[in-house]
Amino acid sequence: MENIIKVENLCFEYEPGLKTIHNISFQIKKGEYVAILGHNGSGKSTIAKLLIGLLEKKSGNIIIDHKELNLENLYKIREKIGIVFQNPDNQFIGATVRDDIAFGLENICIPREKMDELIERYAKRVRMDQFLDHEPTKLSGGQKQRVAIAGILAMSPSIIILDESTSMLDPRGRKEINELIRELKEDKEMTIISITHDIEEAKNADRILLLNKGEIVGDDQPETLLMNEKLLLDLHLDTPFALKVSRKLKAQGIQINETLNVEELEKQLCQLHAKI
Ligand SMILES: Nc1ncnc2c1ncn2[C@@H]1O[C@H](COP(=O)(O)OP(=O)(O)OP(=O)(O)O)[C@@H](O)[C@H]1O
Repeated sequence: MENIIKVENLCFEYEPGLKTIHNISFQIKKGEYVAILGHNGSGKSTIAKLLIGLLEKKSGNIIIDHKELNLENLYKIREKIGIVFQNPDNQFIGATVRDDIAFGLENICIPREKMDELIERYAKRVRMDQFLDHEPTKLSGGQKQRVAIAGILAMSPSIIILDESTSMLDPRGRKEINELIRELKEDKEMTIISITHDIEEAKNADRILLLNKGEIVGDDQPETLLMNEKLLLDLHLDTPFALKVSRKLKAQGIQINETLNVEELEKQLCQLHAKI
C-alpha cells in the first residue's frame, strides 16, 4: 500500500531555540489507522497542527498524497484532511444537527439536493439520523463528537485526524467514539490518525508512533510496543488494563497468556473458571 503521509526531518519551535518537534520522520500508509501516543506536552497536538498547515514548520518536509505541504498547496491539502478536536462544545456552528453537518458542504457549494442526501447518509453512518432536527447543545458529549465526525465524513476526506477527541467524554461517550473509529477502520476507505494519551485507545490502532519531548521514541504495532511496560512507565504512560491483570495473575502462578485485550482476558478467565 502506498504512503499517503510522509514526514521527513520535521522541526518546529514555538519560540526561537525552544525546540518542540525535533527532527521527526515517519510515514503513514493509505487506509492505515495510526495512533500518535504520548503524555501531556509531548508534542502530539503540535504535529496535528503541522499536518493541516495551522502551524508552519521550521524545517523538514511534509508530503500529503504526493504533494508537499506549502502555501501553494495548502488549501488543496486541507480538502483531503478532516480534524476532530478535543472539546465537542467548540465545534458547533449550526443551530441544528442538520445545519451543522451542512456547514462544510455549503462552503464547497454542494447543490441542496445532493447536500440533503449526504447529510442523511452520514448522520445514519454515525447513528445520529434520529437527531437531525435537534439542537447540538442538548446532545451528550459522545453524540456531539459523532455529529462532528459526520460533518467531516460528508466532505469525503482521505485522512481523518482525531485530536484527543474522546478525552472530554464520559466512559459511554468514549466507547461510542471508539466503536465508530473501529468501524471506519473496517471500511479501509480512510486513513485514521488518533492523537491520544489513552493507552486503551491507542491499542486499537494498526500502529503506534510513540512520542516523547517532541521526538519519536517508538514506532511499532500495539502488540509489540505496549508490552514494554518499562518504556511506558518511563514515558509516564499507563500499562493496558488487560496486560496488567494478566501479568499479575501469571506472577501468582495462574496459567494465563499475557494479553492487551480485555475480551481475550475474559475468555481465558472463563476457561479457567470452567476447569475449577
Ligand atoms: N502556543 C504555544 N506557545 C508556546 N508553547 C506551546 C504552545 N502550544 C503548545 N506549546 C508547548 O509545546 C509543547 C507541546 O505541546 P502540545 O500541545 O503539542 O503537546 P500534547 O502532547 O498535545 O499535549 P496535551 O496532551 O497536553 O495536549 C508543550 O511543552 C507545550 O507547553
